[in-house]
Amino acid sequence: MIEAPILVAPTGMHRLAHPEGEVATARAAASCNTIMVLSFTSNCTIEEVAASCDAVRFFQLYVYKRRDIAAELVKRAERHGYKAVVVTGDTPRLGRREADIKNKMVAPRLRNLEGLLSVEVESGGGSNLQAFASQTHDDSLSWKDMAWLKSITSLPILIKGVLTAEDGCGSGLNGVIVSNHGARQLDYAPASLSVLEEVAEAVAGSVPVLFDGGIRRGTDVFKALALGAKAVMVGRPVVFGLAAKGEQGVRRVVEILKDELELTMTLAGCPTIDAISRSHVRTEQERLRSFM
Ligand SMILES: Cc1cc2nc3c(=O)[nH]c(=O)nc-3n(C[C@H](O)[C@H](O)[C@H](O)COP(=O)(O)O)c2cc1C
Ligand SMILES: CCCCCCCCCCC(=O)C(=O)O
Repeated sequence: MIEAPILVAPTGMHRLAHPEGEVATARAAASCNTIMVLSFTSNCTIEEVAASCDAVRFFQLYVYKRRDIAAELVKRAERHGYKAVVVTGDTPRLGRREADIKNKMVAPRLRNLEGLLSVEVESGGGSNLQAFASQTHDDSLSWKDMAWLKSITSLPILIKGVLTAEDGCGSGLNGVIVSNHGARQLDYAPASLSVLEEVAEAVAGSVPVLFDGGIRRGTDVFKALALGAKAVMVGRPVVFGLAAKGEQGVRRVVEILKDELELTMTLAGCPTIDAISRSHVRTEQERLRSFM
């Protein structure tokens, strides 16, 4: 049981933010008694993160054209005590990251993949991240592949990147994560908060619905829970905390969110998480309707 419904979202390459990388993030998550979702594109390995501290961890998966690689990493995560697989469904190709291309982004090595495929990438004068993703990610990924994923693991599977009611209730998996990938994939994809309620209604409690995107304050956590999320995940603020002060910085980010959530609950008259209800928030549409 985690202390607050606030998880660490999978974000790639933590050594870009701090030399200790994902190990520092994992230790912070463990000391805050929360769950870290380790990115497939981590700089520290699945094993290093598992050995760094005692905590519940999930493993995020990108499905590669080379299914043997995806399967191998899932098996390693399973062997090292990760408790669930989060399959990211919104990145069959990487969105066009113009800043990365312009800046000729050079991503550090993905050490999980050493010995499985060449991690040296020719960027063609642009971003090596973009080049690597287009060589490796399976752009034909679809729902039928979830049967394959189920066949290779006994861990619960959550699908990340759901933005419609249809996808939410059609997944047949163990959990749904409403997310637009931090608006990094497709311009004009809806804000994840704007679709949370319709997805949660469609799922109707059959599996947990998690949420990410723009959680910056405890009030944001509260709003997401009121609109149907069981828990939220936090992406950028964790990376900012890591860059600022390593493990301690990540811990501080999670603590601030927890404290703010607690204050929000108290002021909204909610003694428990379960007491947070739909009637605690008013959407912009509802506000406008109230004038009519
Ligand atoms: C720098 C960065 C790296 C990310 N890497 C991954 C990744 O490896 N796998 C993944 O599923 N999502 C990735 N995401 C998306 C996050 O999991 C999450 O959906 C998003 O950041 C949530 O929004 P927030 O940053 O506003 O909290 C990344 C996001 C950022 C900002
Ligand atoms: C040269 C190795 C880098 C390969 C990275 C491939 C894609 C990473 C995508 C991470 C992500 O989801 C995000 O940045 O968003």
